[in-house]
Amino acid sequence: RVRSGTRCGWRREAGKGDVTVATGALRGESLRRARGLVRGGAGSGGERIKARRLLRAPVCRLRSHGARSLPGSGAAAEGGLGQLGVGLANLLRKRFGKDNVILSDIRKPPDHVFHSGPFIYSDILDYKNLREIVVNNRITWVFHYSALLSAVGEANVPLARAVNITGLHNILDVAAEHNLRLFIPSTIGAFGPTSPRNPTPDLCIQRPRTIYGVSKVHAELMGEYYHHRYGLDFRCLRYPGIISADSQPGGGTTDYAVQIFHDATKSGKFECNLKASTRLPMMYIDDCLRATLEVMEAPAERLSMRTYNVNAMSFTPEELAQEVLKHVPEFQITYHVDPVRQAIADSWPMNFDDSNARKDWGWKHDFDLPELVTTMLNFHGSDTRVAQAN
Ligand SMILES: NC(=O)c1ccc[n+]([C@@H]2O[C@H](COP(=O)([O-])OP(=O)(O)OC[C@H]3O[C@@H](n4cnc5c(N)ncnc54)[C@H](O)[C@@H]3O)[C@@H](O)[C@H]2O)c1
Ligand SMILES: C[C@@H](O)[C@H](N)C(=O)O
Repeated sequence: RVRSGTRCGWRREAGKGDVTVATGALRGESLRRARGLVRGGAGSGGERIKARRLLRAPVCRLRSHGARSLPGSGAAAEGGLGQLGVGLANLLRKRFGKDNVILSDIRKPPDHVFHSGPFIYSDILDYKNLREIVVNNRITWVFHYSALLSAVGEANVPLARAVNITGLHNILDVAAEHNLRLFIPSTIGAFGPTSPRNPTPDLCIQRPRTIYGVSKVHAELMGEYYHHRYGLDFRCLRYPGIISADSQPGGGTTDYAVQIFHDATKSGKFECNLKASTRLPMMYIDDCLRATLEVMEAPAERLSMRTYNVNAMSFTPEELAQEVLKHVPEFQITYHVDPVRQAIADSWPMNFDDSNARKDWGWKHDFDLPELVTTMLNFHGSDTRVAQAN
């Protein structure tokens, strides 16, 4: 008997011998048998699936040589053109093979991203399209990156609610229906002024005061609920502010810690929109992406929780500026505080307790403040020198 999934809730009801069309969710022999049954058993339906495949561009080829294979088929990073997604896709492609990882977003990709591996348009608010992508490409892992961040979220609450909450519901349902392993990033922003702030443990009061934070607490709780209720393989890390050299932040409270490096190398001056003493947890992007892959690859029995804090360092704008000064002696920082961002930062953790991640699946960061500053200035320094030479 062939049964196709409807929105979540069907999986527990399927009796023995039922076969679903979610072939990407099955493995090994069961996968081969199921595909045979779906195609044979469904008759012309199977032919329609084949025909649809032929009509679509082949966005996902399986198994490239020299790379490890994902169980089943491929991974998808959606919301992938932001600060973190392109770097994540690069890391996953190195590990699993270029064509086994699909990047998607609603924006047009720049040339170098478009030519670096499969890219498709996908709106997180279009549930049917998400399902089609998962089914047609036999997706087994999804990294759900689309979101409006803290500052832009406060500027457009209805859109943040739609993308961060309705979008989340869509991806949770598709993932549960098709038995996917689902990564959703949370954030230091999932805590609020009544949480312990120095340090902030994994389990404590979470009463954030931004739509971003509220949507992330909702994501943590819904993911954990789907894990208990439907067996969804949900994995979540609460990231600190992420600092990257070759990608721009998308409108968050921690963006100053990326912009300072551009400005220090271009003009030797930087105007900071947070107070000099505002302490926040931060992490270099390489550590963030490695943590993401490590928690996704961790055996389930090592995970005593499904949502973990991860941390690397914690600093204030003043401390960061002192470190920059060691490399750029003429550097000057001034302060012009943005009250919206300052209020958000004042409600967030100052230090993050990530001892559970370190104990359970061996999390360890590589970059502390001095290495971060050297790496960022080297990148921007060489960038500026190339621009000047040109
Ligand atoms: N960057 C950080 O410092 C940081 C820290 C903590 C958590 N996170 C989380 O990591 C994830 C990625 O963050 P980022 O910094 O890359 O974000 P970003 O704002 O840079 O990128 C988000 C992407 O989502 C896309 N998007 C928006 N609406 C969409 C829709 N309807 N459908 C599909 N895509 C849509 C945007 O086009 C954009 O490319 C987010 O969930 C964020 O909350 C980021
Ligand atoms: C911290 C994080 O979630 C994001 N960079 C923000 O500031 O909104």
